[in-house]
Amino acid sequence: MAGPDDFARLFDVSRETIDKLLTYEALLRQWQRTINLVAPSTLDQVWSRHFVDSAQLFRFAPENATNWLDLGSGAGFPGMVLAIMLAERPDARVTMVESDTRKAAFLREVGRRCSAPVDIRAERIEKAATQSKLGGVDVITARALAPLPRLLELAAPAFSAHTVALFLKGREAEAEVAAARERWTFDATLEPSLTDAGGRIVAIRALEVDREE
Ligand SMILES: C[S@@+](CC[C@H](N)C(=O)[O-])C[C@H]1O[C@@H](n2cnc3c(N)ncnc32)[C@H](O)[C@@H]1O
Repeated sequence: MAGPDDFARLFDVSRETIDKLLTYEALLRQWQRTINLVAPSTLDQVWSRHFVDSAQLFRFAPENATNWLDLGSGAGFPGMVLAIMLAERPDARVTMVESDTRKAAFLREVGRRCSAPVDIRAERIEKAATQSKLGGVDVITARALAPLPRLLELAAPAFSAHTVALFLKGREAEAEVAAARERWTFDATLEPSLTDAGGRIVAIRALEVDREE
């Protein structure tokens, strides 16, 4: 089971980053008593199931990516972990869209206590997208939000020619990619997950809509 030392070794992060993640873990445990932030069964594996799982996306993002967008952030996975890792980079920012106002309040508190470069939007992704507030980001991330065809629908307004979307997916990743190709054209790569034997990280680039539904 991974812990802070394994995390530091795997991702080569500073002591300060580990301290922030420890603060995040403590807040998660504290708020979980009143809000259902994560599945209770995952609470004794926060570092592997949530922190390492989120942080592994970092390897697939362009080095100079500054403008990040995390959709359906929940308790902050993967967006908040990535923001804490990005905190030492000048100009980096993670916009997190989460419609549940109590979860959004939790994210604001973690952002404040961990000095994470985050903008928390407590609204529906569809609304943020129609108001064109999400355009032109470098990296889009999401975990456990929707099957890939729906995920692409939600992410499409934020895509530009250089955007890469990094989605944490389970065993059905290949089938989801095939289903998404019925409507969308894109480049996709599938990488093995560090934390889930059957899981895949799906990276999507050059997204174009093929057919309206
Ligand atoms: C299953 S949870 C996953 C949370 C987190 N990404 C994780 O993996 O731990 C999905 C989250 O997306 C949020 N959500 C679902 N649909 C949304 C929408 N259309 N706009 C904004 N948030 C949404 C829900 O409130 C919920 O917190």
